[in-house]
Amino acid sequence: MRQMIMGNWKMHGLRGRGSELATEIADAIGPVVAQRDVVLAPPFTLTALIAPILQSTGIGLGAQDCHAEAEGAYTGDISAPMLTDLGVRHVLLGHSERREHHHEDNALIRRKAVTAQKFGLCPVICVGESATQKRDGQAEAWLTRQIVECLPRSFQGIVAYEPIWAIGTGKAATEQDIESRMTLIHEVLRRHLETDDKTPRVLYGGSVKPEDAASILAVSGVGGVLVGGASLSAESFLGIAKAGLSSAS
Ligand SMILES: O=C(CO)COP(=O)(O)O
Repeated sequence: MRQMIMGNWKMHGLRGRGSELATEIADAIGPVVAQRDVVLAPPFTLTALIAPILQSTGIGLGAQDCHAEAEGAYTGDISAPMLTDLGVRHVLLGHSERREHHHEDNALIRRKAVTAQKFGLCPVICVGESATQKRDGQAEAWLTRQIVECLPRSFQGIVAYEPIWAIGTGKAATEQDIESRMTLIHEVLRRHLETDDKTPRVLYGGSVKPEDAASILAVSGVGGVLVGGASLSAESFLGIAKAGLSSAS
């Protein structure tokens, strides 16, 4: 399977730096990436600015969240059709930072996923255990529950495994840890989904850096990486993207 590299810029970037970063990435790999193997998810304020920069390249445009409703009196929110209107194809849902700071629960994330799918977006559902859950041996039960409760049985999207304890720490999970979680996640997906293809792509996220990207991408069950901090520099993001492209068969 070809590997997918998705950059989550989180709440970083003003227009100048955002367009510069997107342009550097587009110039370097835009012509060689297949359609949407590489996706950039800038903050909402940069979406319309970056859309034309990526338009004639193979790089996809992503977003970091959307509302569960298509429209309505929801001050400050952004809907799925607003995103597709701008050319967005992938939307992150249920990132641990939104679960923590916006109190998003599995039921809400599931409603968002259904709406995203309905409007033609590919939902990228984030799951992952905390350090305490890992220490207490609760990680597998937690991940299973997150998948079962967040993904509709008709799910046609991507799952991102992002252990909370690895995000922003500079220390990615070990290959052994990632492999065992991938085995569990794929097994739960096979049992849970009622789609023809019960093997959605599963990404790993959490302190991915250029120097360890190739070994993470080689772990069985990994279908790509979701990159936070290292996606904010063209050099480091391109290093990771090139590892993904060279692993493609
Ligand atoms: O949360 C992440 C991507 O969604 C991972 O962030 P870091 O790569 O900065 O650890």
